[in-house]
Amino acid sequence: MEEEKKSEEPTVAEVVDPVNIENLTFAYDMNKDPNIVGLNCKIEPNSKVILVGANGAGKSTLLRILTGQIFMGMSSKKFSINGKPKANDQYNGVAYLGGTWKRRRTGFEGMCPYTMDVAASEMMADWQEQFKERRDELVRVLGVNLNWRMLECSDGQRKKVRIMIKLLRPFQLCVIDEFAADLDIFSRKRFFDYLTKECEARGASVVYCTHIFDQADEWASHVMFMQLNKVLSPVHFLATYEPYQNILARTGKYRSFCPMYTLVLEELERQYREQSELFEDDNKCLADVIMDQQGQELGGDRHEAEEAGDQTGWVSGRLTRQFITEEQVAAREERKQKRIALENQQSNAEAM
Ligand SMILES: Nc1ncnc2c1ncn2[C@@H]1O[C@H](COP(=O)(O)OP(=O)(O)OP(=O)(O)O)[C@@H](O)[C@H]1O
Repeated sequence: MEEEKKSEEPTVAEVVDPVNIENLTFAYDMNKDPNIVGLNCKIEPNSKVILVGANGAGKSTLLRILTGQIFMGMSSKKFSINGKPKANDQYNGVAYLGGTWKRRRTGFEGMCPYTMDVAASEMMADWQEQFKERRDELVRVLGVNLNWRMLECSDGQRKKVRIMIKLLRPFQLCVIDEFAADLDIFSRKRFFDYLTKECEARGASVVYCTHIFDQADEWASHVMFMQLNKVLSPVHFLATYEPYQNILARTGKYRSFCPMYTLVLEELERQYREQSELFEDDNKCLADVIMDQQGQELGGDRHEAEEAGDQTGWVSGRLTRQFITEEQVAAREERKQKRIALENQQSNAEAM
């Protein structure tokens, strides 16, 4: 058993580039403009890559492609994830820490497996048994209590259990889409140190998409930008990336206390300025356009909700609205009956 477990873990010398993609174009809707254009992305073993970009630029879309959540509507000259032409979460060394699983509707309409009344130790129990050593390490790193009832967990505690389950199998490519935001900073630091150790041990790599940079300067080795024009930047090696090195070199009142934050902010300012002509027609600034769009959204799962139409009969918040509406109708009817009774009483009194 031990032998088998060990043979699953490649040695650093054996590992291929976790990501090697050339000229990939993707559109959610073939009749509309592509959401990703001519993407080239090569990530080498033992890379810790921060993926950044403006809202709606296409970061999550890219991460879903890397992990096989999206597999249609794309064309490419080369597509290799851990050496294979197809990707999937929990297959061939891919681990996806992202939101799609949560959003997907299940047999338990509106219920997610991570909110059921079971103990953390009972989630994917066979995997926990099979990778007991890794499980115990993740328990220590993240501060998980295996007796937690999932039903009673806080958001952060639930995230910790989900991370623990998803990393039970040794990964070669771990893709994190804004997943660590709920972790307190102590746990987050321990989690990122753990990822560093995992990368070094097996030549694994991590792609981490975030808008929060508290760990970034200490942890990351590379940065890549999904740009507003839907083109991915090169994967920049931070140790030699000039704009980043320039920020590190600033002193006095120009000194940056969080260089990655400054780098991303300045890059986004540049991109928004370059794209500003797109918004001149109706004289709206970009923020207005984004707010308008978000105001019409049903939240993160809006596209899935639209596609599902009304067939699931469940959309976040609908049940609550339905109850409220039903209560309001009942209250209105009660008031109407009272008024009619009062009017009848008055007209009877007048007639007497
Ligand atoms: N399932 C979908 N169907 C159609 N369009 C989608 C779908 N998911 C995302 N999009 C669109 O693709 C574009 C990129 O979205 P994506 O979620 O990848 O952006 P993002 O860079 O992760 O943004 P954020 O920082 O806000 O999370 C957006 O215009 C979005 O509306």
